[in-house]
Amino acid sequence: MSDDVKFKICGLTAPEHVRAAADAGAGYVGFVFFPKSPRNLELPAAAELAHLVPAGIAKVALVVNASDEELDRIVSTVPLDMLQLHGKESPDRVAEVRDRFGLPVMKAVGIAEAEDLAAIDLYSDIADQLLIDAKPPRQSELPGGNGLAFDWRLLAGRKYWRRPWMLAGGLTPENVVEAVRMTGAQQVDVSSGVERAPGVKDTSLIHAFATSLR
Ligand SMILES: O=C(O)c1ccccc1NCC(=O)[C@H](O)[C@H](O)COP(=O)(O)O
Repeated sequence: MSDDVKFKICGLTAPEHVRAAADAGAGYVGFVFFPKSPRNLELPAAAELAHLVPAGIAKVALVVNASDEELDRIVSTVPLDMLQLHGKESPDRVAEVRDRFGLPVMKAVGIAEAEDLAAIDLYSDIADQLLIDAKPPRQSELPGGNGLAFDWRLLAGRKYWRRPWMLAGGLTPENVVEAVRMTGAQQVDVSSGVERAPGVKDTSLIHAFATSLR
């Protein structure tokens, strides 16, 4: 496996797992601001975790259909490098957030079948990055972080979007190599696959994920 594949550990909630992500060579770490999530962080805890992240690793705040007021509170409290919009934000809203908050924006797009790929094009000239994730199951309260993969064959031969993109959804230390091989992803994102329980990361799984990518 090429050592060029960058990875993001999303949904960190504890200092030891922030350190583990950094030690393992993560290019990004993600903090979730979504009260229904088992990974949700209050602002003071998020700020403490963010201060532990070494320079050179991008700190990403994940939000879902957040208002300007919510975003104001987050960006004024937590040192950040990127916003991840993981809800139903329109292309216009993505552009607005990007302009207003002065941070690069990664827009998540959920994929279940071939026709969902068209949504990626809507954001390709607007978002700084794209996160291509599994579409959540209808009954899930979480728009992401469900530990479900989509059919990676849908991305075969389709890796030339105009923005850098990251593959997400149900990745694990066991399947990430195959996922990268099938999709050509140069960046991957994982949350559930490096947890021992919902919202509780596991240091050895974080290292195993990184080792698989080497
Ligand atoms: O993680 C959450 O709880 C969450 C809540 C609301 C929106 C998105 C959320 N997570 C997104 C991610 O962690 C990842 O970007 C991606 O969906 C992969 O998650 P997983 O399948 O668990 O690896």
